Amino acid sequence: MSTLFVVGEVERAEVTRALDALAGVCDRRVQVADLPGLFVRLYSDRLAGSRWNYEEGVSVVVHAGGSAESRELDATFRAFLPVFNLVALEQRAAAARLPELLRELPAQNAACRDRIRRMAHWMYYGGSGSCSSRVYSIVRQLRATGEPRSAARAIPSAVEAVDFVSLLAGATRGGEPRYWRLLSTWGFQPHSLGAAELVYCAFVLLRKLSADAGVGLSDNRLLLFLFTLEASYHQVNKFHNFRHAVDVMQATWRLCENIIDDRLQVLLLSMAAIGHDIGHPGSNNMLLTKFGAPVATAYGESVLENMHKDFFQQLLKSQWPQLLGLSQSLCKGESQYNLIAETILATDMALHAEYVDKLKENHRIDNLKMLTSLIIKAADISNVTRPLAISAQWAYLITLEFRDCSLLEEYQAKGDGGQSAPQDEESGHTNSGRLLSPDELVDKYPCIPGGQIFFIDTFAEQFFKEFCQKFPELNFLIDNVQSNKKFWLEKL
Ligand SMILES: Nc1ncnc2c1ncn2[C@@H]1O[C@@H]2COP(=O)(O)O[C@H]2[C@H]1O
Repeated sequence: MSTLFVVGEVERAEVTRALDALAGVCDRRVQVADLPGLFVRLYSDRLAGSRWNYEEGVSVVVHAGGSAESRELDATFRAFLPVFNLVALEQRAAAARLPELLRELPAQNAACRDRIRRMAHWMYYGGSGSCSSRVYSIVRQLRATGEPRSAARAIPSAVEAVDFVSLLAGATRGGEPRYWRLLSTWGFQPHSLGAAELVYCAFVLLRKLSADAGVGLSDNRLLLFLFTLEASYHQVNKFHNFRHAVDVMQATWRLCENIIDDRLQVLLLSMAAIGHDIGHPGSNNMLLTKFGAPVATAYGESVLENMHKDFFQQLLKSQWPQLLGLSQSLCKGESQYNLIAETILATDMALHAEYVDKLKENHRIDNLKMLTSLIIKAADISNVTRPLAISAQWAYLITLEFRDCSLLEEYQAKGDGGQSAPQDEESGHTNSGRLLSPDELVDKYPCIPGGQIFFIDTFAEQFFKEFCQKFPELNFLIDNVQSNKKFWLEKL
């Protein structure tokens, strides 16, 4: 879905004609008064969780400034709305650039609407040509991660002017007490929450944790950070999206409540959790390496986890440098280590067996690096320890994502751009918005039980058995895994 944004008035007739032609290759045309108004609209659309998410098409922002303003605006899009397909165009260049845009935008929009071609572009695009500025790719974000942003320019006035608290007005139904009730249970059910409510969940929790740790940000700056983080996850991913990030943050916090007292460590680990999959393309390290993705060449091993680490630290460096500094200088009677970076790297499942072996060792875990890594790992796969109705929703979504990985592998193997897959309407809800029950999800996807039993048998059951040996007050984790497994076995 692509939008032609026109910022401010258009005087010249030739520009009006060019914009009329450009509107013909976009799905809608939106007039905004100024740049703050543009960002309010972009954020509002994103929070609505509709198809206007700026990932399923290329949107063009036509403004009255010059080429320098276009460069500045593109840099602001890259820094604050990383996964958006947005490009700035000055009015005075519209007529001259029209032939190129009419030629290229329809194909780019078609690719963005096809979920497999879109994933392939994110992962494998090398970063040259017109796509590089208009369409999201991991390479583009890797480049932006390297760009120096002076602190003075860090928050452009058009973004600074946005009142983020008011943007969340629609999500504050029931107020903070409702959110503390949602967050304070292992039965945390994020599948019923929209993007705005997920942002508000993170806001309520992280504002409290950062205040307790004595490193708070103002409400608007904390929300700017969370809006930027949400715009750094692919909302179109089935499983590895901002909802998964908030879920892992909530699980991490609940586990910490039983294990860690230090308020700064709880904050840092909860932050690592919400940032641990930033930029995730919805696939896996094997597919990135197998088809030679530039990011695989850049990192070699733990490709995604290194990418998440670097993307998240770049965001912290530009919007919460104090917190990054505290993470990098954390040491507790042992060699200094960067808690956020090290725990994000620990989520690589290629390291899973090593952590299980560590848990089997018959001694207390008093090494902070090991303890925090085990907690975030437990949180990252905690969906199998949630009550069945919640666990089944996650099982359904990961099944859809695994299916897309298979389609992507076929698509890449064919090499000629092979059979693509248009946007699907898969949803874990009924048309009335009710969440499908575990039985209804299995009826829809009979392969779910087998996949859950494989994952529980191969990874989760042994990990949580050993984890609960170390922390008996968390025995409900292994109890839930085993009762969920019993359900899946009955459904085989
Ligand atoms: N319920 C589940 N069923 C199957 N695989 C899962 C499930 N939950 C997590 N995983 C896998 O565990 C992995 C943990 O790391 P990732 O998030 O990279 O990718 C996750 C999935 O591959």
